[in-house]
Amino acid sequence: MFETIQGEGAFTGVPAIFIRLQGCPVGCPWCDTKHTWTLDPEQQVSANQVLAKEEASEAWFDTDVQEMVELIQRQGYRARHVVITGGEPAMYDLVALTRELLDKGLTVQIETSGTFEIKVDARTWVTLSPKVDMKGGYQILDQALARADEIKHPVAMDKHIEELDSLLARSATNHNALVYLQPISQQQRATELAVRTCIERNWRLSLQTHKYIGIE
Ligand SMILES: C[S@@+](CC[C@H](N)C(=O)[O-])C[C@H]1O[C@@H](n2cnc3c(N)ncnc32)[C@H](O)[C@@H]1O
Ligand SMILES: Nc1nc2[nH]cc(C(=O)O)c2c(=O)[nH]1
Ligand code: SF4
Ligand SMILES: [Mg+2]
Repeated sequence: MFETIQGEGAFTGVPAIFIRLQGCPVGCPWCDTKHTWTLDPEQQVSANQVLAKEEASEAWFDTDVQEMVELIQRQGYRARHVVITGGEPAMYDLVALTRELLDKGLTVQIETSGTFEIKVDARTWVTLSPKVDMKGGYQILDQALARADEIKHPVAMDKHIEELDSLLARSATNHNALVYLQPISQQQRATELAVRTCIERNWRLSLQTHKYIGIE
C-alpha cells in the first residue's frame, strides 16, 4: 500500500492511495508487476514490513477490511481516491472493503483483467484491461465488459487492436465505457501504433505517466 499519483487512464493525475493485492494466475508475458504473481507462504511478513518496503518484492501480508481501513487512517494519507490493483484484485471479494472506503467519503477504483467475477460495491469505478485468451470461455469476461466504466487496452501490435475491436463488438459490452489504448512498456512502436489508432478511432491514449517521471 502506498500513496502516489494515478498514472494511467481516466484518473491520470489524481493523487491516490494504491492497494496492491498479491497473486495473479493470468501470466501476461509483458506484465510490469511480475513480483505480484506469487503468494509464497515463505514471503508472508507483517503489515508494517510491507508498508516499509522501499522497492517491489514478493513480500505480502494477510489482512481484513477493518485492519486495512485502520492502516489507511494510520498512514495519514492526503489522497481521497483509492486504487485497488494487483496482482489480480478480483481474485478477492472486495464488496465490504470498497463499501467501507466509499462510506468514508473516498472514491474507489479497481484495476482488473476481467478473468474473475468482479465483486465490488456498485459505486466503484471499474477499469478493465481485458485479457482475451480465456480458457473458461467468455462468461466472466462478458460480465466484466458489461460492468466496465473504462476499458484500457495494452497494445504493441496490430493484433491487439483487432482483439479490442472484437471485445467492443460483443453485445454484453458497456458501450458508454471510455476506451483507452495503453502502449506496452513505453515502446516507441507501440506508442506510435496507439497514437495513430486513437486518432483514427476517436479512442483515448493512456500513457503510464508515472514511468516517464520515475515515480511509483
Ligand atoms: C499490473 S495490472 C494489475 C491489475 C490487473 N491484473 C490488470 O491486469 O488489469 C495494472 C495495469 O497495468 C497494465 N500493464 C501491465 N503491464 C504493462 C506494461 N508492460 N505496459 C503497459 N501496461 C501494462 C495492465 O494491463 C493493467 O491495466
Ligand atoms: N502511478 C501508478 N499508476 C498506476 N495506475 C495503475 C497502476 C497499476 O499497477 O495498476 C499504477 C501504478 O503502478 N502506478
Ligand atoms: S492480469 Fe494484470 S497482474 Fe496479472 S499478469 Fe496480466 S497485467 Fe500482470
Ligand atoms: Mg503498475
